[in-house]
Amino acid sequence: MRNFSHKLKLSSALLKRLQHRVTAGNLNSPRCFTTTEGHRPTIVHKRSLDILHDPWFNKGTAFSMTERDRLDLRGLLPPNVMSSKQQIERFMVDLKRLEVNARDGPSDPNALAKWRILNRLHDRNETMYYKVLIDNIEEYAPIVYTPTVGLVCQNYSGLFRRPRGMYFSAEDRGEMMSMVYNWPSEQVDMIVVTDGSRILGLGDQGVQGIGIAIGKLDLYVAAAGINPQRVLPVMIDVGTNNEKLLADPLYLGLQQHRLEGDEYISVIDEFMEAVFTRWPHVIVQFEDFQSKWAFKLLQRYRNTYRMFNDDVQGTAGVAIAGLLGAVRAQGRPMIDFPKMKIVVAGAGSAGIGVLNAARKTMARMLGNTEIAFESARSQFWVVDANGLITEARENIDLEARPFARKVNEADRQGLKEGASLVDVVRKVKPDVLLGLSAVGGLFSKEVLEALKESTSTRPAIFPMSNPTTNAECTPEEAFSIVGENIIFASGSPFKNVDLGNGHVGHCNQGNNMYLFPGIGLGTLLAGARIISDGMLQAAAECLAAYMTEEEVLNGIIYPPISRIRDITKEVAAAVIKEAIEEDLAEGYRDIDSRELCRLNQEEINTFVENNMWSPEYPTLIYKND
Ligand SMILES: NC(=O)c1ccc[n+]([C@@H]2O[C@H](COP(=O)([O-])OP(=O)(O)OC[C@H]3O[C@@H](n4cnc5c(N)ncnc54)[C@H](O)[C@@H]3O)[C@@H](O)[C@H]2O)c1
Ligand SMILES: O=C(O)C[C@H](O)C(=O)O
Ligand SMILES: [Mg+2]
Repeated sequence: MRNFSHKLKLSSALLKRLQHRVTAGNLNSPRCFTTTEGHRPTIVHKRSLDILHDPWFNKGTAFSMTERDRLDLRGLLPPNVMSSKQQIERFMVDLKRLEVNARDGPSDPNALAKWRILNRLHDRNETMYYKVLIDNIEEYAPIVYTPTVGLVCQNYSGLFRRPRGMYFSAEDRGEMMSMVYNWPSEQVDMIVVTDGSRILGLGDQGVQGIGIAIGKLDLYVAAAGINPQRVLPVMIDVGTNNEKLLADPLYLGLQQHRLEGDEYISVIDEFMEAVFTRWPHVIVQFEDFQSKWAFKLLQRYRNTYRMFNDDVQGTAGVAIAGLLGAVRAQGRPMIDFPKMKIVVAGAGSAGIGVLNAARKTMARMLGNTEIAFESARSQFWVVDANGLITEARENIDLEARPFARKVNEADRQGLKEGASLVDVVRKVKPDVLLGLSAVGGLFSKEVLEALKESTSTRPAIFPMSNPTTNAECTPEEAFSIVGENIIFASGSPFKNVDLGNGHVGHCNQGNNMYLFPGIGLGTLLAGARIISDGMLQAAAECLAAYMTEEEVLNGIIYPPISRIRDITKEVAAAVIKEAIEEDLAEGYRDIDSRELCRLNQEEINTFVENNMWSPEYPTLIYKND
């Protein structure tokens, strides 16, 4: 075990506790630490083929000869014992074969084939799968996560080989409390749940949406170091309104229209009660629920359960960090944020989440008074499928209402209810154009031409919709039409643009992946009762402050994905600190709330780091039950 006492000068009592926790953690989470001398081995209750067929414990050709003897594996594997490095080399040769003729990047024509190969590894050897993913995160995040995960969801019924996670359907009403005990793990830290109703920008994918929950949890393991034995992807299948799936004889989900109203809510209530009964400390991330339910369910559960909605809250934090970065990139102080004019295209769960958070952030910077909150509203112009939202609109959504422009304000700007995006951009001349509309190409040539008249010295263009085909514009379009001096951030990954003359147009990835893993890990380790606005704000501020002045001035407002484990650690520490300050932290395992309160910043960082799982094979010991 690493001795960190010199560095941090921890009190000996606290050091003992932290070390004790590490050892205790090793008992319960067998693969937390490497198999170097002094680390406890993992006790398994199975042998022979049962071990080889268990992805949590399987090491394949890396089983040593003594382990092969201990676990009755002799003769069941080819004789040459491989190191884990050699194993990965062998695997990578196979995976790389696909790349010979492929264009790389997000539009990789072999993306689905690569996903298949990686998924098969996931099914047979989780340690090796996460090692490959962590060591090559830049290359394979776009395969296991956005954008390829969208394609996976669309084709899930055909791709399905082995189940992963749990399915609760409308047919299971009344049974969920007992069903949760079918899951083999005694401890679950993180659940990502979807009802498949709005998968990325691809609409209702029904049961096939489980792919997104699996992809998000892959990042929880890779970025936040949550032990893969303690994550659970969940699909709540209440039917689908996707007519193509309803008519497809090979579709794997319930072939009925979605439950609505109280019937729908009662299913989600039953699920929440069941999972929190079996795992009282679990955290539930709601993912890709259509807006009409996203907001309602968040309001319903957020003060009772440890849960958050990633599309509403995670996206908001990432967008705020990006917007503050855009202010800094103009060489202005962050405190100038309330002066930014922002046009948002899309008023769904993500758009409204961003608007609410941006308004609150501005109001806080202006003194946090009611007047500040009111005046911040006037910085936003919101356009949805029916054009500019004003108070003249009939049947305006409850959540969008606070952002509807007064009719006289719109008139003064020369705009009317329902005005087109291009007219709004032309008249408002915004500092920021942000897209969460799910409409690919919405930032057309005309719209981008109009943005050239922005009053900003460095306009920001954020086409945040996913996957790649749904991005409101490409970086090539943005840089070539609006000019070199812009800040660009997209939800899905794009390559930097060569602008000629040795200049590079930097493409940031503005995706909630930079926050949700840290929000989950921080909440877990703080043992926070709920996830407060303050904890989410702390996460966003941490991300906003992560980039250096120099990087930001070069147009780099988010870290590269290769640094995702590091930023996640910092976000988690910020979340823990805020939970402690708000008196929400109840502690984690044998570190109680009082001990947590005594940790200084460095000790919190160490605490986070020491509780992150890394993919190393443990020594396996067989014991009869
Ligand atoms: N980058 C990220 O981290 C991130 C996070 C969450 C969501 N998203 C993406 O944001 C998109 C929207 O997600 P959502 O949950 O808000 O969806 P949603 O269906 O709830 O909302 C979509 C909104 O876009 C509006 N819209 C449709 N056509 C439009 C048009 N032509 N012009 C302007 N607005 C139009 C709709 O009226 C609606 O208000 C999806 O593509 C999703 O993948 C990205
Ligand atoms: O899944 C992503 O890539 C981001 C976001 O949660 C989305 O729904 O698009
Ligand atoms: Mg999402």
